[in-house]
Amino acid sequence: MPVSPYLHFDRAAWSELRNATPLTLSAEDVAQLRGLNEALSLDEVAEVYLPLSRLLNLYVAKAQELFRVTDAFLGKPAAMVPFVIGIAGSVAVGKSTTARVLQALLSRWPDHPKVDLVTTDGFLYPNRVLEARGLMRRKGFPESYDQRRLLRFVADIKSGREGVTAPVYSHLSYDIVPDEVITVSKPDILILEGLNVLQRGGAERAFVSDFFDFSIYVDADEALLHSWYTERFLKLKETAFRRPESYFHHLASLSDERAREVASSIWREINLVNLRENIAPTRERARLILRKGADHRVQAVHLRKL
Ligand SMILES: Nc1ncnc2c1ncn2[C@@H]1O[C@H](COP(=O)(O)OP(=O)(O)OP(=O)(O)O)[C@@H](O)[C@H]1O
Ligand SMILES: CC(C)(CO)[C@@H](O)C(=O)NCCC(=O)O
Repeated sequence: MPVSPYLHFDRAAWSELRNATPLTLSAEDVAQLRGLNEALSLDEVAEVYLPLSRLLNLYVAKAQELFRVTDAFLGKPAAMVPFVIGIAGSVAVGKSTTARVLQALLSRWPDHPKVDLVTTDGFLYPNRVLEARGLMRRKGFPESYDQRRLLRFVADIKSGREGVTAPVYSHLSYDIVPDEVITVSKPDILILEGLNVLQRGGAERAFVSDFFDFSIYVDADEALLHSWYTERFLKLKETAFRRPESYFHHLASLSDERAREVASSIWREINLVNLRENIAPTRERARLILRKGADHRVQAVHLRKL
C-alpha cells in the first residue's frame, strides 16, 4: 500500500479532539452562527469546526513564534505577519459557509481577534472582458480570473501592507461591481476562499498558495455536489431571481422541473467540467481535507502529517 501523507479521522475520532478546547459557545455566539446559514447544525459546529479551530489556533501561535525568530535573526523589531488560510473546493460544496464559521470561531481566540475573509470571486474578470475573450461559459476556470492581481493582493497582505484592496463580485448581477472594493488592513488571520486557491499554472512564477500558512479542501461526491447546486438554484429562483436586477431574472417564472433542467445543464457543462479538470486535482495539495456526506455532514477529516 502506498504511504499516505495524511492522518485519517472518522467523525467520532475527530470530534474527540475538541476535548481540550477551552472555548465554549455563548447563546449569542450560537445565534450568530445560526445567522450564517440556517441549515448549519450546531452539532456540526461543535463536533467538526471547534476541533478545527483549536488546531488552527495552535498553528497560528507556532507561526507567530517562527516569524519572531526570523525577525530576531535579522536583528529587526518583531513585526506582525498575517496568517493566511486558503479554502478550496467545488462550486456549491460550502466553501463560503466553512469560511464564515471558521472566521466566527477563530475571532473568539484571544491572540488573533482580527480575522478577515475574502473570496476570489472578486478577481474574476468583468463580464465585458469575459465576453470579449469568449469566456462567459468558463466562469470559474483558471483563465477567467485576473491571477496576477490575486497574487499581488495576497503578497501585499502577507508583507504587512495596510489598506490592500480587492474588487467585489455580485452573484445577483453575475458581474464585478463597478467602483466597489473591499479593504483589508493587517489582519491577524486572512481566510481566502475560492475554487482556484490551490491551483498552480499560468504565466506566473509564484502561486497564491505560496503565501498560505494552512489550506483546507472541502470535498464531496459529484452526485451530492450536483444535488446541492440544483437545490440552491431552486431556492434562488424563489428569492434572488425574482429581483429585476438579477442576471437570472428571466428564469424566475420557470417551473421547478424546467429550472432543475437548466441548473443541471449549467452544472454539467461548466461547474462539473471545472471540478474535474481544475479543482479536484488540487485536493492533495491541501493540509486538511474535510470530506462531506449527505446534508453537508462532515464524515471524515484527513490531516497532512508529511
Ligand atoms: N455546513 C453546512 N450545512 C448545511 N448546509 C450547508 C453547509 N455549507 C453549505 N451549505 C449549503 O450549501 C450551499 C452552498 O454553500 P456555499 O454558498 O457556502 O458554497 P460555496 O462552495 O461557497 O459555493 P460557490 O462557490 O458556488 O459560491 C448553500 O445552499 C448552503 O446553504
Ligand atoms: C462565481 C463562481 C465561478 C464561483 O463562485 C461560480 O459561482 C459561477 O458562477 N460559476 C459559473 C456557472 C454558474 O453560474 O454556476
